[in-house]
Amino acid sequence: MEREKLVALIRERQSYLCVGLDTDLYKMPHHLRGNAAAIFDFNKAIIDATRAVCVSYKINTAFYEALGVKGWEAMEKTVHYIGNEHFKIADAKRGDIGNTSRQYARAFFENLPFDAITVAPYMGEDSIKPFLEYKDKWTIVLGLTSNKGAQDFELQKCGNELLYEKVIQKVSAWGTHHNLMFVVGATQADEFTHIRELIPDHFLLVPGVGAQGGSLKEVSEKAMNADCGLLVNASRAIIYASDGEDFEAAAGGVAGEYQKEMAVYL
Ligand SMILES: O=C(O)c1cc(=O)[nH]c(=O)n1[C@@H]1O[C@H](COP(=O)(O)O)[C@@H](O)[C@H]1O
Repeated sequence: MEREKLVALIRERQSYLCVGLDTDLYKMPHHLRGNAAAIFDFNKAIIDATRAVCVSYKINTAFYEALGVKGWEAMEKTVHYIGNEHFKIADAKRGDIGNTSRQYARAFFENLPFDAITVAPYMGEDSIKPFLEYKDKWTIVLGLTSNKGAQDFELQKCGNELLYEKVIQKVSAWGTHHNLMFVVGATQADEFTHIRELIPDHFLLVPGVGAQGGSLKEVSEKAMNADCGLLVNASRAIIYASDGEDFEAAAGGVAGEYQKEMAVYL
């Protein structure tokens, strides 16, 4: 998907919500729980309930890979079901020597119709380049993550700067704001203003609102740019809003609340 189309979808739906399909066999509603065959049905219901109020879906591949072939099949069906009017992210956190990254890129961009993939930057330029070679596809590089472990490397000093700052500056020279995004956790609100100084134009994928406690208001006020420049993800807070038979309506309700708040900031 081109940047122009993504921005147009955000304007049209007044939303920069990304619904995270972290579908866990043991957290699904009681009547579906433990049934791998029900994963697609669950996702389909969530997508139907949230389509109108979000612009993106993020499929965290771990939840599907954990189930072997059945999980992978459910992921395939899900990404096709989403269609072309939403920005489809494979949250796979890949990255390897160039020759291997090329295969990951084929898996998610050719074999499957994802618009974007999350990638870890640790192995450097040749590990990221193969993803950037695809037209209208996006590479979403981990910048400053939402978890406690961000302290271990990302927030450590590296010369005169923090490691995550070095990563963002260096990686941003390998692509453009038309094919590169960065992950910045909503729990890292103190750093948002500074990150916008480093990369004013890039889109940021921001997980960490909802279950991890990050503030949509703070993220939006500090990090929105002229094109919005944000995709804010919530997974558990939306898809497990209810564990009863009303899960679909409950998910739609929570996603709708996020959208209403986003419309105010846009
Ligand atoms: O790359 C990610 O999406 C990601 C990066 C990060 O720093 N923190 C983070 O939580 N995530 C992912 O974002 C989602 C957050 O899920 P919830 O906490 O349930 O909303 C999960 O799929 C995480 O794997």
